[in-house]
Amino acid sequence: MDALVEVSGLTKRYGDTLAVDGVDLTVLPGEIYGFLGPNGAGKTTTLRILTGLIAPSSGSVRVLGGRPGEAGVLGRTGSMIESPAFYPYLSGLDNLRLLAEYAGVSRQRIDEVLELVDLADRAKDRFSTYSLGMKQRLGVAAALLKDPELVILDEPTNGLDPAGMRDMRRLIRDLGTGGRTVLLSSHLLGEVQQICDRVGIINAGRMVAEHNVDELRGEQELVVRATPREHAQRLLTRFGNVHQYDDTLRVQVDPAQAAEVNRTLVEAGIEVSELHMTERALEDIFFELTAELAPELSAEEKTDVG
Ligand SMILES: Nc1ncnc2c1ncn2[C@@H]1O[C@H](COP(=O)(O)OP(=O)(O)OP(=O)(O)O)[C@@H](O)[C@H]1O
Repeated sequence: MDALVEVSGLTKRYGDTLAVDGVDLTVLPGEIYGFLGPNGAGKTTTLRILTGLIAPSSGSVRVLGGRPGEAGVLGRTGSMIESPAFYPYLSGLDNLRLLAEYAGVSRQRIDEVLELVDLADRAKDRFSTYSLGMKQRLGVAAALLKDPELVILDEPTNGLDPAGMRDMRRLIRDLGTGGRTVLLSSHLLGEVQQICDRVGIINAGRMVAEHNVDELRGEQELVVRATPREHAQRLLTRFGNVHQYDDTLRVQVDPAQAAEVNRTLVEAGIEVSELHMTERALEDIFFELTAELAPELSAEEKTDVG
C-alpha cells in the first residue's frame, strides 16, 4: 500500500529554534492519522510544510506522490491550518462561493459540503454571527470543496466547547469513512484515541512513537493496591515494569500471571486490597514516552546554555 504522506528526517529551523528535529511520518490511504503532541512540539510547523506553506530546512517530504505545494498535489489536498480566515461580513455561503470560484468548484459541491458540515441551515448568515464551532466547521467545508483525497486539519477542535468538539469529532470520523484520508493534529489524547486509527506522538520536535491506536488501547496492566506499598513495589518489579499511579501500583504483566502476583504479595505478608487488570490509557503511555525523552532533552538544554 503506497503511503499518501511520507516524511523522512524532516527538520525545520527558525533561527536558533529547531522546531522540527528529524521527524519521520507515514500516513496510509484511508486512515485517520493523529499527530499528537503538547503545545510547541512542532505539529503546526510540520503540517505547514506538508501543505507547502513553508519550506523544510532538510529532509524528504512526499505528499500524494509529489512535492508539497505542487499544483497537482494541492488540487488533491484540502487543509485547515490554524484558524481559517473568512470575510466576517459575508455569509458562510458567500465565503465558500469565493473560494469555489477560485478553485473552479461547482455550486452543487458547495451545497454538498455545507450539508456535510451541518451548516446548510445557517449558510446565509454572516460569518461574524457564527459560533466558534460553526466557524471551524466552515473551515472544514472549505477544505473539502475540491473533494480532496487527503484532508489535513491542524487542531480542528481547538477552543471548542464540549458540544462543538463532539460535532467536530463526528464530522472527522465521517470524513474518514468512504476512502478519504485524514491527517489531524491535536494536543488532546482522549480526542485522538476516539477519532484516529493511528497516532504519531511528537515532543520537542521529535517523533517519540508511531502506533496503531487499537494496539495501544489493547495493552493491559495490573492495578495493585497494597500496603506497605514500597515493599509491594519491590516485589512487583520481578514481574514487569512497575509505575505508581495515584495511590496504586501498575505493573505490565500477562493477565495469566495475576494470581501468581497476588500469591507472592500475600505470602510476603503484604495486605492486598485491590488487584485487577485494566487497559492502559493513551495518556499514561504518552507521559511514559515523553518522560523517557526528558533526561536527553535537559542534557541538551544544558549544552545550549553553555
Ligand atoms: N514563524 C516562526 N518563527 C520562529 N519560531 C517559530 C515559528 N513558528 C513556530 N516557531 C517555534 O517552533 C516551535 C514549534 O512550534 P509549532 O507551532 O510547530 O508547535 P505546535 O506543536 O503546533 O504547537 P501549538 O499547538 O502550540 O501551535 C515552537 O518553539 C515555536 O515557538
